[in-house]
Amino acid sequence: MTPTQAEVPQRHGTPRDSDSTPVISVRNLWKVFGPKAERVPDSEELCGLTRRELMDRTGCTAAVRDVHFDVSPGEVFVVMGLSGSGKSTLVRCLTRLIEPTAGEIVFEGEDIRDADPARLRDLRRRKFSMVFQHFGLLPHRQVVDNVGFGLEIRGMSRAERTRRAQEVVELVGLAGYENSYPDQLSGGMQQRVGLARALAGDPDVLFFDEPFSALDPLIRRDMQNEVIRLHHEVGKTMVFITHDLSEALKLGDRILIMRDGKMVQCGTGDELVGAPADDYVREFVKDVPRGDVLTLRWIMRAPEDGDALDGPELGPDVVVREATRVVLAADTPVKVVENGTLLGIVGDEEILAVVAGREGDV
Ligand SMILES: Nc1ncnc2c1ncn2[C@@H]1O[C@H](COP(=O)(O)OP(=O)(O)OP(=O)(O)O)[C@@H](O)[C@H]1O
Repeated sequence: MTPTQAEVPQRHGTPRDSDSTPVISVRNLWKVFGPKAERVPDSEELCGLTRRELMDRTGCTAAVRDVHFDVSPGEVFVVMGLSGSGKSTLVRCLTRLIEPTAGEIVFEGEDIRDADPARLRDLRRRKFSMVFQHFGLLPHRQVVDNVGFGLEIRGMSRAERTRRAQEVVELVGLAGYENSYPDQLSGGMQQRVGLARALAGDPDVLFFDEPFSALDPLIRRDMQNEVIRLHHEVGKTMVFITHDLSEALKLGDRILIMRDGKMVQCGTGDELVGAPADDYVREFVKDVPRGDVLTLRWIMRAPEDGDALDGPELGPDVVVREATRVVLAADTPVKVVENGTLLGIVGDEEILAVVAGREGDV
């Protein structure tokens, strides 16, 4: 039996709707550290200097340079780059943990650069949550009280916050550990507490700053899966910093790649792998197993005279690896169809070219 479209998993699902109003909208964002930093974004000459030249001329470091992007509701937006590329500074600017030098950050329609200290406190308590690499747990508090800490600051009653803390403790798989102290837990479990604490206040956006870098690889993989599961369950908008491409590809609906404070490319994993913007991105993605990331959209071809068009149908966003069995089992090429329109076809040759890493030759 030939599988239908519904039987083949699509590229990992996202509640993101590209037509919806962004949750976060960033325009011309700059963060310059150093003396008289604000003159840098305004000066065409200074903007044109390399990082080294700018430092030599002005004593300033432009950690974030003219960055712009939108994050859609329910999207997992990953910021990726090598050490020093400006990821942490960028994400800290979004909540004004670091004051931006110039630009616009609109959160749910409000330019948060205009927020006064009281409004900022309110936003940080109710709308944003952060998960850091160093869990920042309070050592003398049990899990349930660590998780409920933010709710306590908000003035929630003990009974109510304990109930809510219990709920999220279960959500992150820590039931039974409510009364443990942080030092009784492994690193992975402590980070689960960090996750539960971030979720407890039901924020609109969760910010993750390299949360799993300190964990060993197996625990790290578990925690990545945990984030995917939680995202499916709670559907929160997430902004996630990492320097690890495989983590970015696994978690991100879209990935922003930064270099020296500038954005180099922003796109889905298959866009980065299928059409890297420059050699920097190409170098990042060169070892990615292409069949795991590229979708049929990237490898389909136009039908030619003589091609049979009675094969099975798949959507353009089906990942090559997931389509392989269907394509190789079919006697005629698979039709790539979207909303009833035939976009192209994919046969054994296109699939095998990806597997062999030479799809450009087809
Ligand atoms: N408070 C500061 N004062 C001066 N320069 C800073 C400050 N904070 C960051 N920088 C500089 O800004 C640049 C970007 O730093 P940032 O920490 O944002 O990068 P990153 O990509 O997050 O790196 P990492 O992965 O190592 O954390 C670096 O050159 C860093 O030295």
